[in-house]
Amino acid sequence: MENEKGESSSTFKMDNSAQERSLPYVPDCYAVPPSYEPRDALDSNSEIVPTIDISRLKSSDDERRGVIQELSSACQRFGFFQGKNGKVLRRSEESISRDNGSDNGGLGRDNLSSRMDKNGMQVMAVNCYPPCPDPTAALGLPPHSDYSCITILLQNLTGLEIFHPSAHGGSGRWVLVPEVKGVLKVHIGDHVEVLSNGLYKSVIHKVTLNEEKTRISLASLHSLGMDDKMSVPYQLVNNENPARYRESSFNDFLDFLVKNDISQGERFIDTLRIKD
Ligand SMILES: O=C(O)CCC(=O)C(=O)O
Ligand SMILES: [Fe+2]
Repeated sequence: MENEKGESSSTFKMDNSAQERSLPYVPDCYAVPPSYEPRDALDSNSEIVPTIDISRLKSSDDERRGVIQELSSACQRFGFFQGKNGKVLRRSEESISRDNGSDNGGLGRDNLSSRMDKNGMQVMAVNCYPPCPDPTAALGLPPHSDYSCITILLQNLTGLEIFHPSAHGGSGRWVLVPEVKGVLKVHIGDHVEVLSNGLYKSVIHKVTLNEEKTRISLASLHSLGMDDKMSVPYQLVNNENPARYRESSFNDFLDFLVKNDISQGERFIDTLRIKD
């Protein structure tokens, strides 16, 4: 995306970015399409964004079952939750896969934790969002879902918004994720949506900007190996429930990135859906 002045939102010459030049306005190339509606009325009520005390996974069986239920409900409704007590986040990853395979004797464990243990990948993204003279005109990141299995995120300031698809009678709305100290944000990615044959939703999220402060986020994306294909497990498929997604790997996602512009709203998961 380059405009007539040679300004581009995707390539930066050293010392030449809008921030480095301290521009008092937002160059056209950063302006968001109207469909992204950066001026949404936001609901920052923290009740709506589930915060789950994951340390309860180490408690009694009953307590554990309760937490797994809460995790499952959050993954189905939002594809997102905030986890209190990050030390045991690994257990929530296992719970997501165990719950997903609870009817078939360990399907989830085979399909996620052990495959990730063998040749899974972790990609760390450090995102820096400088202050923006007009936060209503631009976005830090356009709406997207993460291709990975799960993303674990820390932020220093609010700015992350998730799309809550069933709000407003099904038309959906954006929800600002409140900053709660010591809490990690967990996104369900495209590959867990595939693994659950659509039961868990990969969360669409975007990042808004701040007029005064620099926002920094650390995102840890966890996925299968480069060529390891994620497919709908055969145990979840029968005549009534056909597979809803084609198989794909991280490399397939990279191919998709080269050929598509995700800033225009293209989603990898949409290319995997099998139409009825
Ligand atoms: O900065 C954030 O809060 C989100 C970052 C993000 O969505 C990503 O790195 O994929
Ligand atoms: Fe993301």
